[in-house]
Amino acid sequence: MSGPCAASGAALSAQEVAVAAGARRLLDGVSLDAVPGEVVGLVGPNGSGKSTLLRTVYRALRPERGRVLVNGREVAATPVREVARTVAAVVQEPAGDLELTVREVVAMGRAPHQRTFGPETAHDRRVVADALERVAAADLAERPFASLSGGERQRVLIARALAQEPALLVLDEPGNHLDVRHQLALLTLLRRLPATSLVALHDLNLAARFCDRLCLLRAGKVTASGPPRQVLNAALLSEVYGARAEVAENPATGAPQVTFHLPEADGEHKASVRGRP
Ligand SMILES: Nc1ncnc2c1ncn2[C@@H]1O[C@H](COP(=O)(O)OP(=O)(O)OP(=O)(O)O)[C@@H](O)[C@H]1O
Repeated sequence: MSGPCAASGAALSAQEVAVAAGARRLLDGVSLDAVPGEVVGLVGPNGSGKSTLLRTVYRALRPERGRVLVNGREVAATPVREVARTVAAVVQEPAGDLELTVREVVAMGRAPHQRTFGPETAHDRRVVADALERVAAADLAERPFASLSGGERQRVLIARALAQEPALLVLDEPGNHLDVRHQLALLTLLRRLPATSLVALHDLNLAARFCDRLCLLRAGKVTASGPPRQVLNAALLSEVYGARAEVAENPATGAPQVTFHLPEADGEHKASVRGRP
């Protein structure tokens, strides 16, 4: 295998997943499928359950009911190390001030494939170098991770996930801290990788442009799923987000383009809230 990511993507199937915290239901009967190589966007308002669902997929959380299958195997019943050979996650939890160089942080992504305390192979080194190249961070390789800016750190954490050579990439708001060019480069990269991607995104216009399908969550339930054109329905979005939505076609990309307006600010042009380009 050359370069990051397994040669083919994984099939993902979340079936009737339920998660609760005390008396509170965080996820309630959530089902979602991705075929190998697809980029599936998870969208929905704050607190709708996106991160919670992602956590069940990368095995940080065991569903109380239902199950998550990756290539037909139940994630919760698979040893962590085996899951890590197939699923890589880029999440919101702070990476901490690791006293490592960027290269060392990315090399941590190789761990699931290595024997404990086994030496780094030429293949490991190639994969790490390639992962850094793919996120335009090769020039940062020898820098202390702790000295990086927010966006540089985020790119390095994405490189660490790529170095895992995953068949399924799970990303929670990966565009956080990234400037426009790096956001576009990342989503373009996800589309080109053979890996399947499940990505939580707040920016509906980026989701519309780069995802094959979207799953819209609301209060822990799937409200709509399907191609972006189908899910990004003005009446539905207005109801789910509590802001008046207009959906048009982006003349440059042909993708649906959503513009939101706060009801209380209607008529005040300056206060209209535009979806980012
Ligand atoms: N351990 C917990 N105990 C209680 N409530 C929790 C716990 N973990 C998450 N929640 C709640 O579950 C809900 C869903 O959280 P989650 O982080 O999955 O939402 P999200 O859609 O990713 O939100 P955001 O867009 O704000 O990142 C939130 O209301 C959150 O406060």
